[in-house]
Amino acid sequence: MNKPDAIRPHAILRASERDFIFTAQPSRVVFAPGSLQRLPQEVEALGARRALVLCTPQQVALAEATSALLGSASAGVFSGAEMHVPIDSAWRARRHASQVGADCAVAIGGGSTVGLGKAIALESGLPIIAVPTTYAGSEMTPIYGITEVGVKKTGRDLRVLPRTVLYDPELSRHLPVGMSVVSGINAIAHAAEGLYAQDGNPVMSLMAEEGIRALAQGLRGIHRAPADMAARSACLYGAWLCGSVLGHVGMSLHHKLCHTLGGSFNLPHAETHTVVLSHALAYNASAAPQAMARIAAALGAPDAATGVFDLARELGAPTALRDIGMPQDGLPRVLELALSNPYWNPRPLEAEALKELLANAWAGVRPGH
Ligand SMILES: NC(=O)C1=CN([C@@H]2O[C@H](COP(=O)(O)OP(=O)(O)OC[C@H]3O[C@@H](n4cnc5c(N)ncnc54)[C@H](OP(=O)(O)O)[C@@H]3O)[C@@H](O)[C@H]2O)C=CC1
Ligand SMILES: O=C(O)/C=C\C(=O)CC(=O)O
Repeated sequence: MNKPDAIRPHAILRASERDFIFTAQPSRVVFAPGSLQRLPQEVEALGARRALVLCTPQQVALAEATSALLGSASAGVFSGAEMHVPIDSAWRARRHASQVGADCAVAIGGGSTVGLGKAIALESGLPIIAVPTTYAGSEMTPIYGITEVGVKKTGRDLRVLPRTVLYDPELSRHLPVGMSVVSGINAIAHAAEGLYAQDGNPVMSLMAEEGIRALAQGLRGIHRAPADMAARSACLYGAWLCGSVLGHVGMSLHHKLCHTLGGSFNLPHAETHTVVLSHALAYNASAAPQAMARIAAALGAPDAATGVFDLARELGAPTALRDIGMPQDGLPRVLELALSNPYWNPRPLEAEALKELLANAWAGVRPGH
């Protein structure tokens, strides 16, 4: 008689997943089309009385509408969010929040705006409500990034973790397809590195695989039909899962390279992730075969590294650093920075191999070719 398949954790779990400590982070998620309308109740639930609405200069209309929704609980709009959170933008925002007596901030926009909210919270402890309009996933992490004198520094601090996240797929309806694709691949990168993280665990791995699957399918749907709200919901769901993974477990070489490229060469964040990810996965493939198998399965591809490269190409995203503003003569500096203060990585960092990785990413070579 056939026995049902036994559960064999030692066969399916990699070493770090058989022996782990997991501390779940507190965050409240409201996920629904139209969930922005719940903002006044969510501000009240935090015990806040005056919420400052944060945005980029281009999203003022949405921020003003959000402020109007809050009525007397609004402390107005601060529209100085910028990519990579330059330190002076953080200073200005902190000063403004204090001047208007805000006891809460609502960050409505992409990862840049959420990042500004985090920079305020880092100093003041102000509770943040995040309303993401891209798929970057920052809203689920206690990670902040601030750029000062050409170097992006990141850190973890629970004070910056948004207390409440309103996921409203309607808000990303008009996010351009190109931006949707690259921010979705940014989120896929969180999950991919989570699958080989030193401090990974089985629950995060499940979320990572599901997140990659949801994003790969959702992004293909948006590419076919930008207003497909089921596809947009799938991407936001994937962003939630992948962001949660990044929030709970460590990042490795891929994120380090992207932070270096973004902070020191001001490259666009999500596009940089999109170009670098396939090369970072190729570099780590031999050291993390189980993770690669799970990434490939979630992408519906035979191989993780080429699967990511092909997904980007299929969806019309950039695949070469030279096409997104990276000067070739800056590559040695990237290598130097990446080696000087590295994140843990499953494969030891080898200067020659990393040089080749960067050269391939710069030229847009398909991994393995
Ligand atoms: N700490 C963390 O855990 C994480 C942090 N990040 C950080 O987030 C930033 C990247 O986030 P990302 O979201 O990609 O970048 P942005 O927030 O810069 O947004 C990217 C682009 O999308 C546009 N956009 C955003 N929302 C909409 C919308 N609803 N409709 C139309 N256009 C829209 C923005 O326009 P506009 O400029 O007009 O607003 C911008 O041009 C980086 O600084 C990165 O470091 C990313 C992931 C995780
Ligand atoms: O730069 C930050 O805010 C910190 C982390 C990230 O950006 C994660 C990422 O590289 O997407």
